[in-house]
Amino acid sequence: MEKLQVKEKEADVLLQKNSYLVGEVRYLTDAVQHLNQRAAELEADRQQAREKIRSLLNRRVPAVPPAKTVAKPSPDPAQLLQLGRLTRALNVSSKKLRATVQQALADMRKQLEQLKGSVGELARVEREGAAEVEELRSLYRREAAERKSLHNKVLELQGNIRVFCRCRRSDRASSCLETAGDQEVVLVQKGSKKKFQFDKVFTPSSSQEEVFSGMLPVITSCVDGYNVCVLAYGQTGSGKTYTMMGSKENPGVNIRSVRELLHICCECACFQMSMLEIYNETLKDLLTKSPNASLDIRVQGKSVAVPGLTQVQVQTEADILGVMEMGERNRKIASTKMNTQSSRSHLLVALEVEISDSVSGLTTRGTLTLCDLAGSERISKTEAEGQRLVEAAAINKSLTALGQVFGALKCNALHIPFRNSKLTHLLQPCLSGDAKCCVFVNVSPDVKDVVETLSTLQFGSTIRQVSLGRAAQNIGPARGGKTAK
Ligand SMILES: Nc1ncnc2c1ncn2[C@@H]1O[C@H](COP(=O)(O)OP(=O)(O)OP(=O)(O)O)[C@@H](O)[C@H]1O
Repeated sequence: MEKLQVKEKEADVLLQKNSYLVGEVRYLTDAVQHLNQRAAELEADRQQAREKIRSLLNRRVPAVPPAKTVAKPSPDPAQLLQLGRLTRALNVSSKKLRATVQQALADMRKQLEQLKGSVGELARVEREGAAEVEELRSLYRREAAERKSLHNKVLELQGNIRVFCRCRRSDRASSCLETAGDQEVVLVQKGSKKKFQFDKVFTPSSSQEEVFSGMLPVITSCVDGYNVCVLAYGQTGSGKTYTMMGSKENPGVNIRSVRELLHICCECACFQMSMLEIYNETLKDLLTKSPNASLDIRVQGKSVAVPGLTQVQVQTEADILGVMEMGERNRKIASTKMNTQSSRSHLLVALEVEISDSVSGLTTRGTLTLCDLAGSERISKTEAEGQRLVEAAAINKSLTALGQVFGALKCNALHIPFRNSKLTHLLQPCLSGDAKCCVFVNVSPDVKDVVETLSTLQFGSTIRQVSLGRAAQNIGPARGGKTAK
């Protein structure tokens, strides 16, 4: 890239030189024209002077026939002498002028020849520079493709679904969880211990930064044109929203992912954002001015779409944060007995990233889907009733459907029941081999939550045994640009 930039700078300098020389040629051509004109004027002056001299000399010849006896006054000899001197001086200066003009013309011809040579040399250097730039471009294309392919291979080896366990912080002294290494968590229930393995286990003391670093390579995949999905699953109050959204001072996965994407993409990317919630099995657009209008899912080939869903073009972190804040405000939050800021709906934030690489001429399109699931909860424990009970039933139904999908994926079943709920239907493209997925299972260490913690850990273990197919990269020609290989 550096070499390419240096060559492009050199090409700019040569172009500037070229245009300067073209100006010079134009200036000299004008000067030659001017001198020619001046020479013609002088020639005309000379002719005029000659005419004058001739007429003066003629005056010396008697105009009247000699028959007349009247004596004519003879011309003044001093005047004649002066006239002769003037004629000679005029002849000398005319010769000098002609010689000067001829010399100037010869000099200019020489300069023109030199300029023509320089222009030819410049054109040759430019041709060579362009060939070198093209060679560097193809080298860059090959290297970028190799990097993407290696990065993807590493992720495939790690598994296209990665499951992280995050244990929430707690003030209570007793805990039902023990950690053994950074990939194992042990659940202690009535004296017996059960071990669960994950790609990474984050303890209560793990920072937001550490949690995000685990999924950083997957975010890079989004820039490479893959569909990436991040899910947070767990009982209500276990820290899903904290993990995904975090606080202003200590942001979570959502904000950090967006920051990372903006950092990697610089100015060459175009971002489209949408936000929806699934509340009581209905889809709600969170970025529309009429948030109560419900939406439908439509199947389009291998992907699913939500016609009418608001897509906002965003370019900076401030834009994205503004859109997220607007969506969060519209989200249904109601207080339950277990968590005073409980999310009663599943939240899906989708960020479509389109990157046009000016060097390779290719465009990649990836989607990052960030999903904060509503909390799994036991209705008897939360003492939900009325509207809260309806919500809890809908949440549990869709989470059960999610579990069934993972169960079927784990067994490589022929039929995967994606359409059993709106949530799984929407997540189908993220879970059917077209994407890379990160799942956070959030657990509470409190002894009173041991049943839910066990169920969440079992859910996470099931997901960990799922291996998605080979992820498909969405790469294509730039709009109006070159064709991808
Ligand atoms: N790792 C953590 N460190 C500090 N505080 C945390 C952590 N995890 C969760 N919390 C706090 O615990 C409370 C509940 O967390 P959060 O709202 O994220 O739970 P949730 O799983 O999203 O719940 P629900 O499903 O009901 O929305 C919040 O006040 C949050 O700030």
